[in-house]
Amino acid sequence: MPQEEQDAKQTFLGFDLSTQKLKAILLNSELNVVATAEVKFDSDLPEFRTIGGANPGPNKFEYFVQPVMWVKAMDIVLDRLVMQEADLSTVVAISGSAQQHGSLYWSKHGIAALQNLDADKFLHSQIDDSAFVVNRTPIWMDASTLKQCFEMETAIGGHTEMVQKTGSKCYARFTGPQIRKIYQQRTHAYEDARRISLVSSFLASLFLGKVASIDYADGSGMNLLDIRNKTWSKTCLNACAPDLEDRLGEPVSGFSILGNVSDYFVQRFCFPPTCKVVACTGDNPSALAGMLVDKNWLSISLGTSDTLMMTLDEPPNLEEGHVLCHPTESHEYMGLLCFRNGSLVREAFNKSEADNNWETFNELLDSTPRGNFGNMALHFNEMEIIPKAKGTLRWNKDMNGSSHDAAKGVLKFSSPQIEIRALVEGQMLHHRAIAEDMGFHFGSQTNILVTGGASVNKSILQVIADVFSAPVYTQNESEAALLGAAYRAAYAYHLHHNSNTESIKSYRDYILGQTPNHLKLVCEPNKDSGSIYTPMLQRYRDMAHILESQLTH
Ligand SMILES: Nc1ncnc2c1ncn2[C@@H]1O[C@H](COP(=O)(O)OP(=O)(O)O)[C@@H](O)[C@H]1O
Ligand SMILES: O=C(CO)[C@@H](O)[C@H](O)COP(=O)(O)O
Repeated sequence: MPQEEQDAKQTFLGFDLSTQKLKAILLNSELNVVATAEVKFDSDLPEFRTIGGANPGPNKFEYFVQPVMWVKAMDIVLDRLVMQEADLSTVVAISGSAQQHGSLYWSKHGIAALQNLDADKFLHSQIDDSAFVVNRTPIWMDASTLKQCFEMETAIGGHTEMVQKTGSKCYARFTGPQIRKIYQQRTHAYEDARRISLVSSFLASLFLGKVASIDYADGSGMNLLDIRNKTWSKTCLNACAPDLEDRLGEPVSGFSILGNVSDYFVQRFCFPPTCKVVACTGDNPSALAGMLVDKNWLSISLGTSDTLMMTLDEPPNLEEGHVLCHPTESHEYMGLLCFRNGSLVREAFNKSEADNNWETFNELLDSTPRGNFGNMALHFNEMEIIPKAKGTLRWNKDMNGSSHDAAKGVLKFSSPQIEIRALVEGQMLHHRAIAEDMGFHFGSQTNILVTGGASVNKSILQVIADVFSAPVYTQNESEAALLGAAYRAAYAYHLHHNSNTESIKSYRDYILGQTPNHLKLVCEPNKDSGSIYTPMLQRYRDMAHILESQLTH
């Protein structure tokens, strides 16, 4: 077959192993969607009893997932692709995206099982509980490692040093403090762990048939990687746990081709033996890669967590928030703010105020004026990340920071529509205030691109446009992290197959060359939005300060 015909048949496979689901997308050589399939953990794998994809742990602030659930989800999602008659024999490159910070601890048996998979059996019958020495994998929702955060920062000279080295002070969900907790509380398990993966490198390992390397961008979420040198910081490793570097392996670029897909996938799913496995990365870096926007854009992902992302020329030393190695531009960085109380809180209000119907939710939201007659609310149902605060506070129009009843607030607003607008405006004011406090500037040039499950909701997007006073766009595919995985597979393949450097384009030029009209303007700010929401920012700050001060450890 002529080369051009062969190239035209090439496809690229991307995965997104996020908090609530595993999703797959198959793109053709023009980067158009050929097939998608997904597995929702709560409903498709009820035997693991997850809520929103996670299990609450036995101790305060603990959250985990049983890694076998993710393995089983991979069996199902691949079968669902095959059931759609997706031709996996055309796949020339695979990559993935995954929830950040979670850590998996491979046993000697698990590594051997990876290397000797039997194509007649399901993955989950071979990569089972015995493959991991820790069967309750801590995930990003876990906030139980404040002690380990303090110990690591102290050991390397304080949190300023940690920020300068790793792009972030120690956060409870970050992988370094989580590994330290396993080392301290389950020392034998740590000693038996031959390798440690992030969720993203675990995803790559399944296809590679051996433990895959961690990429620079997701590795930036560990408090272990020196983000300027793109190597593990020896002082941070030593502050975390002994003999850690061998367990992590060398970090790699996000476009690294880790090897060919293992024989298991050739035999069981007809992947070509030359199908390349490209380094996987965190869902937020992958989302940034999937959104293809430049420095004038603020990217927002409305998933289980709400995250704000932007491209940065230099790594600022952020007091709060995170700087990661950029997923596609080797000399740039990525700013990231993560808000824990995102979609699950909106879901809870959809159930309690709108009969679990998003159309009803939107009618109620749209029926109240911007500013909500002065009613505001913060709902930190779970421990929020920035600020570190938990609880609910509702203020009516007469309340402010100096009111005698400021800390108590009101118990409930008078109607579902007031409740829903107070929730959404409060969330977006929180996002804007923290972003501005972290030095993220929004000017007349700022555009906002929103992705994630809730990005299909135009009423919520309108609140974002008004609170940020900026036009809001979306993409045709609402899941940029998933797209970013397939795009990165395609570009890594382009790099690999174009040794002639003259023909190599930049990542954005290569992808945009094939997907030119990927942005859609959804809503613009109302003219009075600045005059309404800028004064509300101070009321938000006063409310957040009250919840923060009420926190009892
Ligand atoms: N129409 C909608 N309006 C608001 N939120 C929505 C809507 N549809 C789905 N969602 C939210 O999207 C969330 C899932 O987003 P997703 O990005 O898939 O999560 P994750 O990537 O964290 O697994 C769900 O928790 C759900 O509440
Ligand atoms: O902790 C973070 C980022 O630092 C979260 O964003 C996780 O990466 C989970 O992502 P979603 O499942 O919410 O997309």
